[in-house]
Amino acid sequence: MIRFTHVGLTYHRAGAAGGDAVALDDIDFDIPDGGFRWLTGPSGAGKTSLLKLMYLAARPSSGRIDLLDTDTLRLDRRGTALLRRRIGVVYQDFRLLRHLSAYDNVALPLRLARRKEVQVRADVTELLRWVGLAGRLDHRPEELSGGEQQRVAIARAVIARPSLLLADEPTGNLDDDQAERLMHLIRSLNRMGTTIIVATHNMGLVARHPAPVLELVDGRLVRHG
Ligand SMILES: Nc1ncnc2c1ncn2[C@@H]1O[C@H](COP(=O)(O)OP(=O)(O)OP(=O)(O)O)[C@@H](O)[C@H]1O
Repeated sequence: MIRFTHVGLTYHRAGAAGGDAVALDDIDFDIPDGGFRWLTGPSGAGKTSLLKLMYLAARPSSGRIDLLDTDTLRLDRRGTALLRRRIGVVYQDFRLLRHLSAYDNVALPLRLARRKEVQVRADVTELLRWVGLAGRLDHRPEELSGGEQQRVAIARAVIARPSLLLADEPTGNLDDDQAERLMHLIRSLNRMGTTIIVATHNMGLVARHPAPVLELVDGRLVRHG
């Protein structure tokens, strides 16, 4: 279960003109285990900020966040690191490791989980083939197109079968066909029990894959359902 209770997030901008920026205000919602939610809203509405709180990259300025049945405000560094391993993230800007190949980027979560190298090879090769990158295993990110990098980022986020998958505009660089393949992968993971939240501006995609919507406007949740 994911539960946000009266959550607020204010970015403090010391000395900046315009002062503090309230990114999220009094956010309240629950998502049951295995749920799927779209996260929508205009640019600047707070979608990335909400995802940041969920992958524990920021702490709320107020309120309480329970993730995977854990009160995140009580976590120490080790507890935070352990919880993070159960969360897969597709960042808007991919954040692939530049010096590693596509294969090694995707292998990373499995190696962190100390899986046997023979299993790593089988899983990574199969998933990269599935996302259409069988011929790109040895390429470093700078040798890949934007869409190819995005597919590597997605593969890295899902390879370890996370309990929670957070994706920020995961279809931004994909064509319609690739976007549908990605949704197929995401829905399969969801059927296997992963809770999933996908932030998107792509309302066509939302219409083709109906699911409850969390909609933010100016940092407030205006729709949940
Ligand atoms: N590090 C930061 N410091 C100060 N203000 C910030 C910071 N990050 C985001 N903001 C502000 O918080 C608000 C919400 O930003 P956020 O990135 O969460 O929006 P978004 O809905 O993800 O937008 P987009 O669809 O354009 O990615 C915006 O007004 C933004 O300017």
